[in-house]
Amino acid sequence: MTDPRFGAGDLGPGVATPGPSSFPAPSSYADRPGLAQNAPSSSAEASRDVSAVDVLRPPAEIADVAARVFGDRLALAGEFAQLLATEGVLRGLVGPRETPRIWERHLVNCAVMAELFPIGASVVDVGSGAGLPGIVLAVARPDLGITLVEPLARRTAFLTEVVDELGLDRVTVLRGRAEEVLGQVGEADVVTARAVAALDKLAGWCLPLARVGGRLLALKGASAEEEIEENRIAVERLGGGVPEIRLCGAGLIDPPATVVEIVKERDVLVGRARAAGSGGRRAGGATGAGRAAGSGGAGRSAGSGGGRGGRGNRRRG
Ligand SMILES: C[S@@+](CC[C@H](N)C(=O)[O-])C[C@H]1O[C@@H](n2cnc3c(N)ncnc32)[C@H](O)[C@@H]1O
Repeated sequence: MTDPRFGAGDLGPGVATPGPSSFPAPSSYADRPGLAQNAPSSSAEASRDVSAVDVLRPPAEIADVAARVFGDRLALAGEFAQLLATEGVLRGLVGPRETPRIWERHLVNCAVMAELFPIGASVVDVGSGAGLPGIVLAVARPDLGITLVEPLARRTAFLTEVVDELGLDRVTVLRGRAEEVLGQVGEADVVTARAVAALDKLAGWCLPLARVGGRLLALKGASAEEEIEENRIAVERLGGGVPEIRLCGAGLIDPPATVVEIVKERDVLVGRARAAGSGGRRAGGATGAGRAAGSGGAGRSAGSGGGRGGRGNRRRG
């Protein structure tokens, strides 16, 4: 289920400074057909001058932690924060009220998960929304090959632009539902999800995307323990082991991020996963990232980050 911490919107309402050059100016965005209905409902929100927002740097109270989790990729994380707070807000993927807490609630909260990933792991992020946790992980851990799986076109369009803008060459954006893309993402070492669905549903969607011995890492809230108890039997039937809680970022953030880890113990074909290979399509525009191999969102209910290399000076992800 959606984590109530993540608020309304794909991420919640926001703020912003001028976006990277590849993103349209706010005025041109507002004129685009098909997007207005997805913009924030309040006209005051919609017309807010996001160009006044600056979240390129983390707030002082979390600056040390952000520097620890992103290391030399901190500036890239700032560029992702800025994209969320500008284009993400304008496109209705992030609620404007999320802007002041983008770093703490979204970027850092997702980045601390990085400690759970083996070097070079293949990752599928299910229900990426505006890039949480997938883009954040790609920024914090450029060694990971990440596929972002997201069914909604306006979200995959945003993700594709972010991946291109930040030069995240090991990230692929795939439009489709998790249960429809089985034949297209290979067998991942790790499948991630944040604020996408309850544990039983997640296990049914995500475990088929992992190799046997691979893991589902679901970023959950305070009710994780309860959710595990309610869904333990369903998870076992779906081929998962006993769900375990991993607390990430202990000593850095309080409270630490709660991640439910489920090891895939055996293959069990469920529902539409039987129709392997149906449905999914590479997100349009095949950016450098879109073409890259890999396995690996912030809507009003959740959110996450990167940095920009710029077209002529792109950083590699
Ligand atoms: C509440 S949003 C969370 C987005 C992002 N993970 C975050 O934390 O900000 C849930 C996302 O899951 C996507 N979603 C819903 N059902 C899905 C499915 N079966 N497969 C893949 N994604 C799905 C939605 O389109 C939406 O972008």
